[in-house]
Amino acid sequence: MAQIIDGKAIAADIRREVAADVATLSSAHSVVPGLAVVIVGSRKDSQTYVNMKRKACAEVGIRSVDVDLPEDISELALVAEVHRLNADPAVHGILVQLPLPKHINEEKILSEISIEKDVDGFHPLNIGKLAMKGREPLFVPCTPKGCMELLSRSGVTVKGKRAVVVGRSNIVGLPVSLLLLKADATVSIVHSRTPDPESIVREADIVIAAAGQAMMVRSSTATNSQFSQHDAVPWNSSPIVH
Ligand SMILES: Nc1nc2c(c(=O)[nH]1)N[C@@H](CN(C=O)c1ccc(C(=O)N[C@@H](CCC(=O)O)C(=O)O)cc1)CN2
Repeated sequence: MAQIIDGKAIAADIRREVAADVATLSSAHSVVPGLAVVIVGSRKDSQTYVNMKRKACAEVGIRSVDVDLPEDISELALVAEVHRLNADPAVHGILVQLPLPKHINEEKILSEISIEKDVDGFHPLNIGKLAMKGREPLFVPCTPKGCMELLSRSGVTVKGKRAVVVGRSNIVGLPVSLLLLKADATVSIVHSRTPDPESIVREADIVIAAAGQAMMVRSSTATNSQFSQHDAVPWNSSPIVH
């Protein structure tokens, strides 16, 4: 029997736990955690995600430090902003919403964030530690971490399982593959250049769908040449299939 993972209920549990931790920090140590959420430009999708993050902070008692910067900010000025936040003792975490405008080197900006404040886990040192055996990053990217939480809080043992990740993005596919590997799964990554992805997905105990493209993996009855809307599997409509 398939079990549908109730992500909303698990998210509500986690938010309650975080709120309790934040309250303890504030009462016992007089520290209110501060998260700087930086957005450059006015992309509608990025604004939506950033607003959700700021709202989530408010709900659990984290002080959100809102940094809204213009689309045409120079790379130098953005680096200076990151340095200012690195040095601010009231800011404990820094999150720069991606993607950045084309004229800004994303890798440069992410590597300027202090690794102790790199709550997205995108700094090359944190990603590097995630990729290495016996090393632990200070932070891991949130969507991959969320996938692992969904599995563990649903009672799914990862150790020894065959896990297939669909997608290899820096934000989800790659880091979730590394987390699964750290948790002792046997991991395969299916991507846009993988021939016959269905045959690999079919063998999986755990599938994490993290591709930006719908219908990348199709049902057993469809082949690439005989693809029809009805027998397509919309893998990116549900983040985890167990
Ligand atoms: N600094 C960051 N920038 C970006 C991140 C990030 O983690 N840190 N991720 C994305 C945008 N994003 C959050 O910011 C984000 C986008 C989409 C999802 C997601 O889970 N989408 C689901 C659908 C969920 C739903 O409909 O409720 C899906 O695609 O299946 C999570 C996070 C880029 N920028």
